[in-house]
Amino acid sequence: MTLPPYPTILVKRLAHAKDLPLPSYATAGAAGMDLLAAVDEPITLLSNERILIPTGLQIALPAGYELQIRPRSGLALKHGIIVPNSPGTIDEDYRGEIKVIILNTGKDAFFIERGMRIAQAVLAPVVRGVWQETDILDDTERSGGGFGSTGH
Ligand SMILES: O=c1ccn([C@H]2C[C@H](O)[C@@H](COP(=O)(O)OP(=O)(O)OP(=O)(O)O)O2)c(=O)[nH]1
Ligand SMILES: [Mg+2]
Repeated sequence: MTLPPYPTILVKRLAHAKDLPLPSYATAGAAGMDLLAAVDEPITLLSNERILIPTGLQIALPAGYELQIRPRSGLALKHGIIVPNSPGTIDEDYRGEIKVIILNTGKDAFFIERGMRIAQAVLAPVVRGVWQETDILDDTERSGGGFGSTGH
């Protein structure tokens, strides 16, 4: 089977992640690569606490792409672990360490261990726009209606 020409992401593993594998797709058709926690010691995340988890990775994305940081549904369902800024945006021009904000919305404390798959990253094309200013916009069926204007 020939693989499609996947876009290449340059990646640099920082010292605290040298022994960790790179994020990978769990199945052949997975949309997201699982991101690993590059924490030195286990962390206890109390209920309602949020924390910034290092991944130990710096990247350079291909032109015209972003990397979206999203929660893992299993952690959300079983433990209430969410990514509050989801989808987190890794800009094409960001060269710092990728970090993941996680929030424990569950009742119980959550334990984060080194190498744990804490979130997932989805590579996505970016469409940028330019403004064209005007005083007149066309009318539409929706017009100014929103926020539930079409009913339940
Ligand atoms: O979950 C995230 C979200 C962002 N970033 C990094 C990469 C991104 O390119 C940069 C800025 O993110 P964003 O634009 O969402 O944050 P901001 O609050 O607007 O900060 P800035 O003023 O630096 O743009 O921070 C992460 O490492 N993880
Ligand atoms: Mg920003």
